[in-house]
Amino acid sequence: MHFHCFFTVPACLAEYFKPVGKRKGQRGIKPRLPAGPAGVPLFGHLLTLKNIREDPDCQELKDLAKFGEMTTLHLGSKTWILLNSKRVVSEIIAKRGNATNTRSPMPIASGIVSHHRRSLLLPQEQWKEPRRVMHNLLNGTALKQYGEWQQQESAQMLAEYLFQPKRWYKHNYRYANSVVHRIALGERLVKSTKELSDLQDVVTYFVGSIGSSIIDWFPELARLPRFLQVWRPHWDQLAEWNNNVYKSWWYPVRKQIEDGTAPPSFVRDVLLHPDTKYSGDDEDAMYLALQLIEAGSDTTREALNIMIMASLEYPHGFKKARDEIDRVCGTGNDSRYPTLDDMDDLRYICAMSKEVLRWKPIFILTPDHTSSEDIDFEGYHFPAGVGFVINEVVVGNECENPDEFIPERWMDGHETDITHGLWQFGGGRRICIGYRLAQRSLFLNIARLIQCFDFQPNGPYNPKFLNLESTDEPFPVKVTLRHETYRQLIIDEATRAGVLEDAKLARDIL
Ligand code: HEM
Repeated sequence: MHFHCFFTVPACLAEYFKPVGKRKGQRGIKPRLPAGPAGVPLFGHLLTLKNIREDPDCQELKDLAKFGEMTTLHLGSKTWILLNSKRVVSEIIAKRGNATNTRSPMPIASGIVSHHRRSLLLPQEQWKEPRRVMHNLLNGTALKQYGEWQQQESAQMLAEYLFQPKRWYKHNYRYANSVVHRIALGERLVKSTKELSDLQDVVTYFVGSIGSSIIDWFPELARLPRFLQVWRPHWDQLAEWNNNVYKSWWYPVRKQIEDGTAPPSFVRDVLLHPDTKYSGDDEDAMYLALQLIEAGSDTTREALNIMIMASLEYPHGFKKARDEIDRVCGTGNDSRYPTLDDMDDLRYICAMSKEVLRWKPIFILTPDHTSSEDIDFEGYHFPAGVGFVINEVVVGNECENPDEFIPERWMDGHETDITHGLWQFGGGRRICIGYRLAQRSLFLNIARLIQCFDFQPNGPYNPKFLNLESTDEPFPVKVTLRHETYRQLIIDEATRAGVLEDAKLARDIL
């Protein structure tokens, strides 16, 4: 009897947790998947992906691409298909986007930690409504309004660089956070250090929760009776703290809207506006608004840091960019700031923004684009439930001399379209909702920083270690004013934008 159990229990477990890619699809057809490495029983390739974030060369992800344009990984009871070339990304994520836009269940990161309310991780049915509402962030009229705010915040950032050049990385963070804070909630950033660092911690813990719990790889375990879910108290506690931080940001905004004293914002004019007919409740609205701030601040800050690293490493590209700006915006006493209206004329700067994201991708893998129906593609049969994931490092390296920072590679007539040929914002129906805002922030700040400042190393550093997650100085940089004439330009622009005094305050954020 015991001998019998010894074999049947593991066999039953293996059958119960069989990865979705090994099961028959909706039409009863057996799966036919691309090749992949050998995995271990039950856990599959979970260990293969365990340490990928620690390796700055992302060697594991590069090795996985040796299986071809697609690589199959079984991860617990999930199956991922890594997409290793632009061609298959375009075929699967963009062209078949109707069938590949749901997400796999994540009882911890999406369920407990996010109260099933962060749209980023929601399955298709629950995601449609928040996405509909967020769509406004991509439309032309809204972008025009937001563009004015971006230009004002950028004028403050440049003045902060002037007054406190040693704190360059903090200015990047203040800019990124303030812009998206204002767009979402309406006010320029007036939060205390504590409030900001709490929100930063929320992002860190949320991002850290993605994929870190074994339950998210075996989501069936979340069906166990609650008293057997021994992992719950830990995550519940984190979720409650997250929820309280959110409320401390949300309640004052909601009150202002109720009182009729709120300034224009996404929350006032779209999310809670009666015309929008948003069907979510107050808690849904809070997660939607705060998620925007989370998603928009760190990413933009990190991209600006990468651009500074590129300027240390590739002075030639920096010089070329400055020549372009000088040609369009003049030099010295006759110069003016580049504005968003200059995008068409400052194509090298646009190309630089794309190269920043390709050269050192912020996301090495995108969230899974899970199929809601069986998919037949080039002889393969993918059953519904399989997740397609962009192998960003490998896809971004599909070019000559991929380790080099070469903005020229994007000078192809599509410079002003940041998603053309670049998959850092994901793609298909789930594409980053803030990509146009991000593009504009990168354009403005890259152009103005290059116009006004020089960047040199201020000590030894390793270009492979960007320390993106650090809120201290990530690598040593000496920022100097290009020429005294630019001091006046920066002060004049900050004065005109009404932010000179704020810039002098240089409040300590984080
Ligand atoms: C360099 C900057 C940025 C990068 C690289 C980036 C990248 C991404 C990626 C890869 C995704 C997932 C897409 C997918 O699944 O295919 C995403 C989603 C998202 N991003 Fe961004 N992002 C950036 C800036 C921003 C900004 C500025 C905002 C907000 C203003 C924002 C808001 C969001 C939101 C709300 C989602 C979830 C969208 C949904 O649920 O449909 N992002 N982003």
